Amino acid sequence: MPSQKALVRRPGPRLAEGLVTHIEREPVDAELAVRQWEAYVEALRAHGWETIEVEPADDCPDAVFVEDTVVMYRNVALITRPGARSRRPETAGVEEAVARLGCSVNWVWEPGTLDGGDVLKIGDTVYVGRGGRTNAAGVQQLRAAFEPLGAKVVAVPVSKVLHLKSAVTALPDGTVIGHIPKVDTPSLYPRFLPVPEESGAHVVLLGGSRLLMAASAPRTAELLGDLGFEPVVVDISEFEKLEGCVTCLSVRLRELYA
Ligand SMILES: NC(=O)NCCC[C@H](N)C(=O)O
Repeated sequence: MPSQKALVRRPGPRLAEGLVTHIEREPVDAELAVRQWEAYVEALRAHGWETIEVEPADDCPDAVFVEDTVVMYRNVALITRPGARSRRPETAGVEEAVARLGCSVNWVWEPGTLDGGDVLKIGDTVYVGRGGRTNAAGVQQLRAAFEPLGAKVVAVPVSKVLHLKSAVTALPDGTVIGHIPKVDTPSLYPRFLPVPEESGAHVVLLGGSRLLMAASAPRTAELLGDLGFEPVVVDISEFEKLEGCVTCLSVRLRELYA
């Protein structure tokens, strides 16, 4: 029986100080953020995912964006070295959590930097965004960690958004979706479907045809619903003000030897 576990990390008291790079800073409502996070976690649970809370990292404003700190491939957890210095202390708690779950643990080392938000897996193809947070050494280390396990790592330039997965994610059938003005090179993907909203590019695959999506992308939800998918919509407005999206609030662990 495949594992259906997902790591999440509760937002801390300094959330509103989280980094913003490509958007204007807007005030974050910390209480609303906690309620939105709880609803997000509940949506994962309601669709069969056992959620595992990583120890909070209250000194790190961006710790809730747990996806950036670890990349899973099969049962191997590659602990990242985040491109933003302020985020590096976030990895210790995540390392402990994945080790406790029985993952084999590997690390990105200096001078490499890699954010999990830059890694999009579609089957055994692992796209990695080379952008503001992930450097060439990080890409090389990702290749070295996962290609011997059967992955094909494909490097993709990212210049218009924070992370590769801010620009594109993939549907259950492997079709890559993105909002064209934010995608550097759509022709890199074998099947690409344009979506009408920037945040419509972000889906978390919940299983079957169910897609976790942000409430800020109603036209994309309608488009994908019309293609036979089932959008499960959550409001994450407070995290979007910090350049977060639905993907970055969890890490799904699907191939653990439990
Ligand atoms: N994977 C993601 O999309 N992560 C979002 C990170 C947002 C955070 N404020 C940051 O700039 O690192």
